[in-house]
Amino acid sequence: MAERDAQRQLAELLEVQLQGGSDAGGVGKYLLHRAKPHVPPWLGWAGTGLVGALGHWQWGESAAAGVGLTLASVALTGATWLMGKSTSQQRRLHSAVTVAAGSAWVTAACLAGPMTGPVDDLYLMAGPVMALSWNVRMVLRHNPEGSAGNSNPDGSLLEKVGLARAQIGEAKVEPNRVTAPVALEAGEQTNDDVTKALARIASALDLPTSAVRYHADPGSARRGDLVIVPEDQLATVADWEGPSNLGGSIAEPLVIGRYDDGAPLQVWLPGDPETKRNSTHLLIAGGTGSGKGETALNLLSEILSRRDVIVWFSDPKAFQDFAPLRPGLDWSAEGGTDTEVMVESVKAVIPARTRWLGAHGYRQWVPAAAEQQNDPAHSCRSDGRACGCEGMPFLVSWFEEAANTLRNLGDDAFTGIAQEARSAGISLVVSLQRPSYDQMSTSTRASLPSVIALGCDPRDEGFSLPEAVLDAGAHPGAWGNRRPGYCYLVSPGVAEDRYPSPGRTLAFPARAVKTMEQLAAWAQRNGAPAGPVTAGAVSGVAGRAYTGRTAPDSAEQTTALRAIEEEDDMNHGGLLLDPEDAHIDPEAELPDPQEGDDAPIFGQNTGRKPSPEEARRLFADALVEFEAAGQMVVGPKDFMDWCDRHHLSRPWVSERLKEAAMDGRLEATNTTGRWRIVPLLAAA
Ligand SMILES: Nc1ncnc2c1ncn2[C@@H]1O[C@H](COP(=O)(O)OP(=O)(O)OP(=O)(O)O)[C@@H](O)[C@H]1O
Repeated sequence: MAERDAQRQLAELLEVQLQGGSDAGGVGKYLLHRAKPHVPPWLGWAGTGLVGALGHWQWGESAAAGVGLTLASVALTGATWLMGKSTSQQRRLHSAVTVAAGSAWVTAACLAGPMTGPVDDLYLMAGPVMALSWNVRMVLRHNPEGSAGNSNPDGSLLEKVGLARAQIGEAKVEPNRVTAPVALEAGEQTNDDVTKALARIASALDLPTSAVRYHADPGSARRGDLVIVPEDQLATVADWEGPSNLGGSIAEPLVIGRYDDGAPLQVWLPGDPETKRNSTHLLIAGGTGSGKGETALNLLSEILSRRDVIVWFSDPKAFQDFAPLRPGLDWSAEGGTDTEVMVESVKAVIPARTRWLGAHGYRQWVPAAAEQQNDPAHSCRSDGRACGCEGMPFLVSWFEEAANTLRNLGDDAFTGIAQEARSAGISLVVSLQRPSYDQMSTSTRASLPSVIALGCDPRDEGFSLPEAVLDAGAHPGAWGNRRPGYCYLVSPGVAEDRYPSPGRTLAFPARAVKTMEQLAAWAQRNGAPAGPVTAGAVSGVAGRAYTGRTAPDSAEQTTALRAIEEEDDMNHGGLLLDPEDAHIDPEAELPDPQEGDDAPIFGQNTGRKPSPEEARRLFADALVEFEAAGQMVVGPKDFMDWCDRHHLSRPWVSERLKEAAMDGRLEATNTTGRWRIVPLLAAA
C-alpha cells in the first residue's frame, strides 16, 4: 500500500507535468491529454496485426518457421511470467495472458494467414478486449479511492522488509501524509518487528528514515499505524514574525514552529485541570549548532508575550543570545553566585506559592489564580466573602547551559524541587550544551518530563528521547547539526502519536531583534508583576539580588517592589506574606558598614593578625558587605582575599561559616561549603 501510494504520488506529479504541457486550452487538447496514457495498448494491438500480416508474407509456406514461431511464442510467455516476479500477482498474470494471446495469434496469422477462418475475427474481437483490459487497469490505478484498498494483495513492500504476512488496512491520505493501519500475523509478529523494519521500509520507498514512523496501538501487540510523510516540507526555513498570541494566557499553547505536515509545533507549560495534565518541566537538548539558541528564543518570546507569567532566567553566557528580551524578564542572573541565589530562591518560593494556591482553593495553578481574587469560591477569608487578594502569576524558572548548576545542586535536591514546583505553578526550563548522561544524571533527567530534542550525536539519542519514541521512528541523531531547528517535541498536552513526528522551530533573522526589543518593552509595561507572595518570599532569600522587573517609566522602583508596597497598604486579614517575611521592608536601607566604629573591611590591610574578638566582628561585617553587594551565597573561596588581608586562614573562615549557620545568619545550601546569607532584617 505504501509503495503504491508513493507510486501514486509520482503519477500525480507526472500528471501535473503533463497538464503543464497541454495547457494551451481547448476541449480537443484536454481530451487528447486525458487519452494519451491509454493509447499504448491500442498501439500494441495495431502492431500485433501488422506483425501477423508481415509474418505471413515472409513465412506463410514454411513448416520450419511454424515450429520456430510456436517455440518463440511459448518462450516469450514464459519469460514474461518470470520477469513479472517482482510485480503483483495480478499484474504478472495479466501480462502473461496478454503476451500468450498476442504471440499465439501472431503464430496463427503467420502460418495460416491473417484473414483465414476465425483468425481475423479473433483479432477484431479479442484484441480490443485485451487493450481495454489494460485501460481499465490504468483507470483503477489512478483512482485515489481505488488505491486505498482493504488489504495487502501484493504484499511486495512488506515482503521486501520481512513482514510478508502483515495486512495493511484502508489508508488515510492527507496532503503529504499517509496513515495506514497495519495488522500483523497473530502469534507470529509483534509491533517491535515493524519498528525494527522502519529503516528498511524507508529504504524500499527511497525516503529518509525520519519520513517513516510507526505508532503502535497501546491496546494491541500486533496493531498500529504506519505513517509516511514523503516530502520534507521542513526544508524551507520559516522565519519568526512575532509572538503568536500577544496578551494571551500562559495556559494557551506556545507556538514555537511547525510539524512536517504544516501543523503548529506547540507546547503547554502549566497544567490543565480539565485534562488532568500537570504543569511540566522542559529540557531543551541539542548538540552544538543544532539550533538550541533559536529554539530557546522561540519559547522565551512566546512566554514573555503572555500576560500572566514571570520569568527568572539564568544564563552563564551573559545573555549573548537573549539580550533583546532581557528587559522583559522579572529576574536575570549571569551564572555563578547569582544563579546559586536564584536556585535558592526557587526553593524558597515553592512553599509560599503552594500555600497561597491552597488557601485560595486552587488544586493547581490556573489563569484565574493570576487575577485579583474576587470570587468567593477562591477566597482565603474564613467568612466566605471574596478576599480581593492580588493574583499570583505563573513562574518560569529557566536555566541555560545548566549542567554545572544542576550538578552542584545535587540530584536529590533537584528532583525534590522539580516535583514540588509542579504544584506551585512553576515550570523549570533547562537547556544543555551536550545532551548526554555525563552532563546530567539519570534521576535529574527523569524529573524533566518534557523535551525539545534537537539534532544530536547518534549516541545521545537515548538521553534526549524516551525509548518508545525512538522505536516509533524518531531519529535526532540523523540530523546532527546539519538541520538546525529540526526537533522532536515530547510533552504532556501534545498527542502521543505526534511525538515521533519531526518539527522545526522558527528562525530568527537579524531583523527580528527589533521585534524582540518591542516585545520586551511590551512585557515591561503589560506583563504581570511578581505579586506579593513570590516577591515577598524571594526577597527573604535573595535580598537585594532580586529586584523584580524594572518598569520602563521608573527605573528606580520595580514592579515587584511596588507590588509589595501596595500589598502593605491593604488589610486583608487573610494569607498574605510568609509570616517570617512579613516585616521585611525591601526599601529599607541596609546598615552601612562604613558608618560608626566599623572600619571598612574590604580593600584595607590591617597589617596584623586581629584578636579573636576583632576577627569575629570583621567576619560579621564581611557578611554584611556581601549582603549589601547582593551576593547572597558564599563559601570559603569568597573569603580568600579577605583572609590574606586580615591574616586569617580559610579553615578559620569555614568554622565561622558553620557557626553563623547555627546562629541563623547563614543557611546551608545543597552544595557542601556554600551557605546562603539570611538577610539581616529577616534574621533579626
Ligand atoms: N529553526 C531554524 N531554522 C533555520 N535555521 C536555524 C534555525 N535555528 C537555528 N538556525 C541556524 O542554525 C545555526 C545554529 O543555530 P544556534 O546558534 O541556535 O545553534 P545552537 O545549538 O545554539 O549552537 P551553539 O550550541 O553552538 O550555540 C544558526 O546559523 C541559526 O541561524
